[in-house]
Amino acid sequence: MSVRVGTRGSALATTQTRTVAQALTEQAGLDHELVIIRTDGDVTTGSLASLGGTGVFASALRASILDGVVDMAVHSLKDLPAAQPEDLEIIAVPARADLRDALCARDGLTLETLPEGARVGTGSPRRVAQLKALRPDLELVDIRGNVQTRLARVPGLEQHDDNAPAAAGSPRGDLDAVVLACAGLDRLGLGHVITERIDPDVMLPAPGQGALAVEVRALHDGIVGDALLDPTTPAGRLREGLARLDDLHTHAAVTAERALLLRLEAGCAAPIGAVARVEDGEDEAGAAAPRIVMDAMVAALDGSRILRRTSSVQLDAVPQEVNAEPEQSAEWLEDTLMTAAGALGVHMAEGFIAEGADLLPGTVRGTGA
Ligand SMILES: NCc1[nH]cc(CCC(=O)O)c1CC(=O)O
Repeated sequence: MSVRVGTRGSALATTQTRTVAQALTEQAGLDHELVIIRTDGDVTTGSLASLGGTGVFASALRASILDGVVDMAVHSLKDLPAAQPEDLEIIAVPARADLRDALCARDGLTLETLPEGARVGTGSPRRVAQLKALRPDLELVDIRGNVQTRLARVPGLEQHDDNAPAAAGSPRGDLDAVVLACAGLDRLGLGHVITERIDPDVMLPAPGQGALAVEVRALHDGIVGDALLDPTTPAGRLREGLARLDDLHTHAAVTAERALLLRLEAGCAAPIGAVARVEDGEDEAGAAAPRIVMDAMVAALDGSRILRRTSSVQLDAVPQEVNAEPEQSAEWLEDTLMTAAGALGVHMAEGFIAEGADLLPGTVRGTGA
């Protein structure tokens, strides 16, 4: 059997998808082929903010899974809406790449050395709000297009790649810098254009940034003998193979980040940042047990107010009766981590709401832009 893997057609999407598909072939011995799906996000030329940001990139890919055109899809996790559709399941979140935002400036400039009034391109309300708070003097310019098109706006950073040319008609060399995600640039082999990997204490990345989501059709709840669970069916073998690509700590971290977004009723274009991580901790009895820590921020669109919170949740150590069975123990840890991650996201969102986050202009409740 050959697994049909759906992907958007951009250079970034096909690179990401190829990496996951190759890992599936190497680690689970399943052959694969890529199927390119055109999405509204690729066709529309309006600004990201004007699209409302709720899953424009993901919906066509998702429809192709449900229509049986492909068996699985690979998404940039930060482009997925926080609410998970019932008929689809994120079965694996591979280990995260560099989650930081990237300043790509002319002449090696950084956020500190960009001259007064410099022109900086970004289409993201989250980046705009944080840049305005940090450097009110900058002139922020709304930009769109693929990575090559954005880099071509900065003198000296145009790339000559025939597979992913900059869009014709888009301005060139008219900006001092653009802000992108480190992960995307690194995956494309363009890490050298980054002049500053921005510390998350200075600019908090988007929920899910730097992580990929591997999505398949969901199990039908409660139906005994579901063919998707049967490891002798192709779909069952695929699920088993994909589960091996999951990185539990990344999966738990992005679960916390998405839960925050969902509880704030915000889309992926809202001025909200969140980064969670799993650390080694100790439970109340002093036994080793993981802890989930999350930094989050909610901004007014104009950067006039930025709310920031940090919270953590400490897990209990694996109970003795579970610990005896390695397989049970792993399952217990996974369930406990995911549940705690979701609860942490909701808890932090409620803290923001109590602090008045939903009163910030244009921040939450689906305004997106
Ligand atoms: N919104 C577009 C998008 N979706 C994922 C990435 C980069 C890769 C990632 O964060 O995983 C990007 C580009 C960017 O923000 O610069």
